Amino acid sequence: MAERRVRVLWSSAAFAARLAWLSDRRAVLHVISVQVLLAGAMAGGLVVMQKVFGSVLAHGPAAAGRSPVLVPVVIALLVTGAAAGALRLSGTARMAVLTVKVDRLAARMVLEAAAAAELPRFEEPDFHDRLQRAVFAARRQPATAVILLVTAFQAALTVLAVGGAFLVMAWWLFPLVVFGALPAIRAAGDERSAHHDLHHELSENRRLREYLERLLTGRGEAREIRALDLAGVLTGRWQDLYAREIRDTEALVRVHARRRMAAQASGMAVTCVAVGALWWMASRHLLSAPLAGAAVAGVWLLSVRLNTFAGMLSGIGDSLLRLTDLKTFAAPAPAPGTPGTATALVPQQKPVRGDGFGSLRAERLCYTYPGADIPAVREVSLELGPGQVVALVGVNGSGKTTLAHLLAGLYPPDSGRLLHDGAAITDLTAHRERTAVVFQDFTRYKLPALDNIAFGRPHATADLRRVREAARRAGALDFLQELPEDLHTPLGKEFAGGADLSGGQWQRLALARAFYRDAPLVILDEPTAALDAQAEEQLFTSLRQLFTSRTVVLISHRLRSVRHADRIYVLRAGRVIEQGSHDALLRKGGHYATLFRTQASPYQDTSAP
Ligand SMILES: Nc1ncnc2c1ncn2[C@@H]1O[C@H](COP(=O)(O)OP(=O)(O)OP(=O)(O)O)[C@@H](O)[C@H]1O
Repeated sequence: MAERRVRVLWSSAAFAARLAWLSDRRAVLHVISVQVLLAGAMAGGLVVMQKVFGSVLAHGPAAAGRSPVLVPVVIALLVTGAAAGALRLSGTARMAVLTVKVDRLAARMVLEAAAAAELPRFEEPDFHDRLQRAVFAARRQPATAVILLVTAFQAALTVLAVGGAFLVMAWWLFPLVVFGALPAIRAAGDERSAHHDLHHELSENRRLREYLERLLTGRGEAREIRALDLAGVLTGRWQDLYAREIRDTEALVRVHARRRMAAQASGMAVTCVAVGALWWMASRHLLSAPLAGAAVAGVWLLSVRLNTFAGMLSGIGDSLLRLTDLKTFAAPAPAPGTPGTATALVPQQKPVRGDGFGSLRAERLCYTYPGADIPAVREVSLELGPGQVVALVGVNGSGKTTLAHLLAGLYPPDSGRLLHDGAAITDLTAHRERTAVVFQDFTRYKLPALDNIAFGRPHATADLRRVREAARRAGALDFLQELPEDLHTPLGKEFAGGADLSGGQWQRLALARAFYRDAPLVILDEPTAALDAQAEEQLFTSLRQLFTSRTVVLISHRLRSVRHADRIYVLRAGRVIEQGSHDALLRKGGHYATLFRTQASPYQDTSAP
């Protein structure tokens, strides 16, 4: 266990050094050169000083004062001191920039790893714990680790230097003093491990606390929290979570402070034994008085340095252990085929792109959310012909959105497969590239309107003419043109010159994004939930025209809207229980017919004489 920890620490130290090297190798070389030059200057200074003092002691102060070399030597020492000061400053300045760059690299690694994670990972609490710890580790930990490593290197050199001098005086004192410092080093190591374990245990607690902080400070939530007068309750919960964190930390710190005090006391006892031994040897003339005096000073210096070093090791260890969270999170995902990954989705063939979409067939798709007991989609088979509009309907929770996510290639099915023109789709990334999805709970990017639409094709330069055309087709152009800075207006009141839109206007923007993407397969999940009745009717009646030669999957609770679809699939409890055209399903008199009549009846009642 301890051996494993040591291995982890070394590998994290190497990781920190690599981060620094990758961030700015010139700065790293600069900092190392500064350290070496400073050490050289210090050693040179000591030698010169020793010679000057030797000369003073040998010839007396008066003769030394008349020496022609004294003034140049003193001037050289002063100049060396000033140069060392300037060097130290330049090293500190480079180090300050280096640490920012190291932080940036670490943060980028976390962001890239999070962005590369497949969607189902976001359903796992463990993934969020690891992500949160990696984010925490990326904030200042890598830079701190680099700074501490440099400082530890310096401290280790000092210990070695003092220890070396010490060996010449009385070699047997060296192992004695080191032995005395061992309990302190061990206690520091244990405290570091305990802190790291607690950090892991509190991950979920901290995530929940941070979520509450976002709720209490977010603009989007501010309205409802005030309407419900929820702030007190949420703040209370936040305080409870913080209280647990403080309580656990206090308990840990108390235990380990006691252990470290005991370790320091035992170290002090060993030092006293060493000093006592020196005094005894001097009194028995086994050691000369000046040597014994120097050895006592050495014992004191070495034990102080070792204790400081132990404290520092704890800090470095803590920082390095946290760095392992970043390292493991940012490590590349296991190779396809490794147990636990979706082997059915290994990229095997070149993606099929272009306007011609052909057919998409789903064969016996099954999907269970991570952590869920019951499948959300069971044995679903369906067929989308080129240019067709296909509707998915069913009551809440029947599996429509999950199925749409599978069709869009966002979730890998647990079993079953998707086929494009008869060939199994194995590269989901390529499949996603030819798919445009308007989600039920689409994202409102608090960025300029232009970005909100142009994000439909993130890898191409934004084409303003096409952006306007997409906005026009979604019925968004008029209100966007009225914004203070037209399409360049930031859509967030938190930003200078920002504006906000109504729910329906945001929805039109999400639709505009899908038009701009211009993908051959379009999936619309409740695309009109926030639109007024007239706009909704307009969208559905012109759907084919708006998405000419595109294959459209439409999810809607308003069955009137889907009646023009080429084929309607009716879902219940994750299964397709009926399918056919609107008229055929009505004639069948099954679940769809019941749902349709239930929705239509209020209108029929009001129109009744
Ligand atoms: N992220 C999730 N984790 C676990 N279970 C989920 C998750 N999302 C949905 N479910 C479950 O999967 C089932 C299907 O949900 P889905 O959202 O696909 O239904 P839906 O038909 O789209 O519902 P609605 O009409 O309300 O949008 C439901 O039982 C739901 O509780």
